Amino acid sequence: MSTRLVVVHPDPTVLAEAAAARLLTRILDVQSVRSPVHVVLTGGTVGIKTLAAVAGSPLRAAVDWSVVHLWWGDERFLPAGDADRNETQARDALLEDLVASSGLPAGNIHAVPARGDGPGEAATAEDAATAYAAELAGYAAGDATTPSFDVLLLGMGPDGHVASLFPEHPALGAAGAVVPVHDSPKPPPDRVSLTFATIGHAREVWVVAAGSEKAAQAAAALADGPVTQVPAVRAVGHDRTLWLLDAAAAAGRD
Ligand SMILES: O=C1O[C@H](COP(=O)(O)O)[C@@H](O)[C@H](O)[C@H]1O
Repeated sequence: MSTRLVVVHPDPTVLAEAAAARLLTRILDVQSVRSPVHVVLTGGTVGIKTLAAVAGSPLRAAVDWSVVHLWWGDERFLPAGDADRNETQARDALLEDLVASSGLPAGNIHAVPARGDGPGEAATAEDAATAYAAELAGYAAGDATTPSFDVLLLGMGPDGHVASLFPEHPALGAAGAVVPVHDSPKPPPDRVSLTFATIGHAREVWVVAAGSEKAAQAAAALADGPVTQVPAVRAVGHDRTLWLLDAAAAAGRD
C-alpha cells in the first residue's frame, strides 16, 4: 500500500536544502541494496533550487554517481541550450558539475530531445515523445515500459499542474508512457510529459512546492480534489508519496 507524508519547512531555502539532503540520502539508501538508481528530475523554482542545494552539499561525495541515471518528468519543447528548457537549468545548477567532478557519465543524463534537426533532436513534440519513450523502454525491466524510478520529483504550478499535465487538458488522460503536449496554458505551448501511468510506476513521488500562490491547489490536492481541476492529486508513488512544502504553500490546509 502506498503511503503519504506531508513535510512543511519554514521557507523555500530550507525546503530546497532539506529536499536535497533527502534526495542524496535516498540515493545512498537505494545504492545500498540495488543498482542502478533511477531519478526523475523536475523543472520549476523549487526543483532547480533543490539541484543547486545538491551541488553545494558535502553529501554528494558519498554517492556513486557512475550508477545514477537521471530523467525528466517533463520538458519544454525548445531548442537545445534554451534557457527555458528544464534540462538547461538542471545542467547549469548541477549536472555539468557532476559530470566534470563527481563521475556522473554524460550518457546517464537522459534528456527529452530538443527541438531541431541535429543528431538526437526532434522536429515535433510527437517525435520527441516517441524518442523519449524508446529511451525509457531501453532501461525498463520485464513487461514495463519505463524503469521503476527510485525517486520522481515533481514541482507544482499555481494551477495545480505537475510535469506538463495541466487542468482540463486532454493530456491528463493520455495513455502510454510519454505524451506530447500542445496548447499548454503556461509557455511554451509545446511540451513533452510523462503520463500519470508512468508517474504512478515510480517507487517514490515527491512533490516540491513553495509560495502562497500554491497554497490553494496544494490543499485541494491533499484533500483529493478532482484531477481535472487539480492534476497534482494524481501525483502518487507506488510505494510512497512525499509532499515537501514551505509554510506559505502549506497554509491552505485545514
Ligand atoms: O513549467 C513547469 O512548471 C512546473 C512548476 O514550476 P514553478 O516555477 O511554479 O515551481 C514545473 O514543475 C515543471 O517541471 C515545469 O515544466
